[in-house]
Amino acid sequence: MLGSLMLRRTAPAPRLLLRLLRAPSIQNHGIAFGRSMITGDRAELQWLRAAAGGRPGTFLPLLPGHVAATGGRQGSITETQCLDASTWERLPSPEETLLGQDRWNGFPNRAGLGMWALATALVVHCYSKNPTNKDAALLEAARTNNVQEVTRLLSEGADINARHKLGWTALMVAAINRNDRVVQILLAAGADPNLGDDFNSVYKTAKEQGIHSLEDGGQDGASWLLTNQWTSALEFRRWLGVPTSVLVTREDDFNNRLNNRASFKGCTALHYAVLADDFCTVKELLDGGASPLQRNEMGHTPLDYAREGEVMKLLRTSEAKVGQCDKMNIVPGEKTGEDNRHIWPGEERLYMRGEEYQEKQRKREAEERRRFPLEQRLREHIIGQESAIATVGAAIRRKENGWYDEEHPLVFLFLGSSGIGKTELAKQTAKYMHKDAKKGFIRLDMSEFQERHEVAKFIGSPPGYIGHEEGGQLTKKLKQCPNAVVLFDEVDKAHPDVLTIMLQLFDEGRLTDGKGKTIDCKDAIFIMTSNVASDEIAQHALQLRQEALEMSRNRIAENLGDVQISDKITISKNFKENVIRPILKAHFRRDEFLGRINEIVYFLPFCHSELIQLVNKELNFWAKRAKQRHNITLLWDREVADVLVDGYNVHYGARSIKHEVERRVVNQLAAAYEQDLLPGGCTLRITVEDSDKQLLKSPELPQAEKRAPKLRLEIIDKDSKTRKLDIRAPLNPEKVCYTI
Ligand SMILES: Nc1ncnc2c1ncn2[C@@H]1O[C@H](COP(=O)(O)OP(=O)(O)OP(=O)(O)O)[C@@H](O)[C@H]1O
Repeated sequence: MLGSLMLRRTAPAPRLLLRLLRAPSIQNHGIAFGRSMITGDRAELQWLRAAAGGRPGTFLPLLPGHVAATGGRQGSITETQCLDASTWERLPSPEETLLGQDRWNGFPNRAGLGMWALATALVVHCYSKNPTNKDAALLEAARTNNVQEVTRLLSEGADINARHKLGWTALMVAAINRNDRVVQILLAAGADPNLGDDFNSVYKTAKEQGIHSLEDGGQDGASWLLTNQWTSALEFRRWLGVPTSVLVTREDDFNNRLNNRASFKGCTALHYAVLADDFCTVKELLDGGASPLQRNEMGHTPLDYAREGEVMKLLRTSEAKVGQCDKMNIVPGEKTGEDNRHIWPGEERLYMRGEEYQEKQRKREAEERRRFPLEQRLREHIIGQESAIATVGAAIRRKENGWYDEEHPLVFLFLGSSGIGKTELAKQTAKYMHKDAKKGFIRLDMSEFQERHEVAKFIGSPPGYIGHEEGGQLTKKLKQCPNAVVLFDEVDKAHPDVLTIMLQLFDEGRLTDGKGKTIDCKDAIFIMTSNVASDEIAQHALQLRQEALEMSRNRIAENLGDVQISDKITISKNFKENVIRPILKAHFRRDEFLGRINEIVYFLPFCHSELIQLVNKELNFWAKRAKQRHNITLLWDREVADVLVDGYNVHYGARSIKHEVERRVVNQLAAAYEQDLLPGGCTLRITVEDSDKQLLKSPELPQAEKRAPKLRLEIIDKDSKTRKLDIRAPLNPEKVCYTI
């Protein structure tokens, strides 16, 4: 069984070197090459790391007559790349490697030092991985056994159960790479040990995701480097490890000793720890609540993959205990009697009474919620909308702590204009509630259910009708996760018959599908969004803001002491009852439908300070892109944000800011790039045209008379001097826009 998932230990010699060159430490940190990598001598590895000091391209004498080059960050040479000593003997010495001498058949013996250096540089360049967010960084730190980084990222709120785009979690990657300390930290911080991998086989995953499996796209720029050591450009690119295929990504980001053809779907961290034959990690996982009975999609438990030895013994005992618990109808963890003698240190959990274990689990979760309250997490992603965040946060807290009506699901109606954060808030709530965010968030566009016959699409057709076998869009997904967060987008567009079904769902907390099967979903959270009454809400909010502003100004004029101008406003109960409710009633035509909504949540147009934050968020996004894609550092003056907020359109919300930044900044960047005005590694500054700065200082000018100040790009030279970029028309979009 094991053999079907793992590769043989001794790969053919050329392949071994390719593996070595594509080993994760190389991909992330440049080249680390020496006998210590081969023998796995930890002391030597540490010496190599320390001596390299994280400086790219440093050449170090490792052992007499050997050379190591290392680069990038420190601390990532893992045991997974360790090869046995006999293989080392067959490898060329690093000198031979560097000089391209013909000692080892399969190495680029005709390629000389220049070639090697070029390839090395390319590897380093291609693979200086720069995770784009905290979750990606966590996966990477878990893989490279970077304990400090894992701890830091968790404290900064990285999602502990976030998945790699191909399906695995940080716990799985730590387990397969035998990083037991990282496994311990992740479990203590609340990682779910029983999540299954979404990664299938290389080929099936490639098909599912619509990307290459093995092939990297054939002949291209690499072909000029071909010698007859590489039979094709593809081989050369794979040698370089260019991450374009599922195979390469799986090997680089997860582990390179697994069989590409086997399916891993449903494998848990425990399956992987067993595949790695790592007793410590297996034990950590069992202690941390991993189920030894959980099967992957092929129906195998971790024990099915165990080699003879300690790991197998441990799994057998755990399986037996859990099995015994099952027979006695008690939850795993219940102490079964006299066999305390056999407790491993730290394994008390297995012997705890069921309720006691659940109580501990509850306390752990409550502690986690106290440390990172929902509101705090939401604010990391959503700008403004304080009152909406507070309303949703309070309702979820009631539910989580048992202060709610258990017979009915929670139902929200989110009201407000477009692009203002309604969908984003629903998504983030689902992410908070569910470790598996994919299944835990169901989104249905209700404009697809405008006709009576479309009810069938919603819950499935009855027997004898077309589509009966397919089931309904809602019921199919709810069956998979009955306590999901369900978003009904633009609910006002749904046909009244669909609303009737929704009412039944909210009222009874269950739904019967076309096949007559009932799904109990009292624990689900339903969120409806609508733009109905959005103009009234926006007008009212703008008016309240204006009043608040005038009041503050008057108080300043009257010298009434320490007056703070606040953007915070609250929609009055009076407005909700007398303006909004009648509009909703006229639209939905049923009191009972509105009566089943627990909270109507109001999303307000952005105020000036929120718009500045939105602009900065957008510019930060592009600055990150510029750095990643083109190694360009992007800076901007404070006034730039003031100029860009003018692009805000209350009807399009945050989307209008996104478009304004694209139109006025990104277009210029792209044009300058196309005209070869941006040297690699340069620092660019966005600034307001000097002659237009005056316009910013005259806010009293009526909008119609106001001309939008121009934005321009400058390069900051090494001696801190700035040089204005002259982007030629018609490609300078600023010129195009404002001369017409
Ligand atoms: N308050 C906000 N803070 C940060 N980003 C936001 C905010 N509101 C909207 N955005 C961004 O704008 C885009 C659209 O937002 P979202 O989908 O939440 O809009 P919506 O209110 O649901 O509008 P619609 O009714 O048109 O779907 C998203 O990329 C989102 O991240």
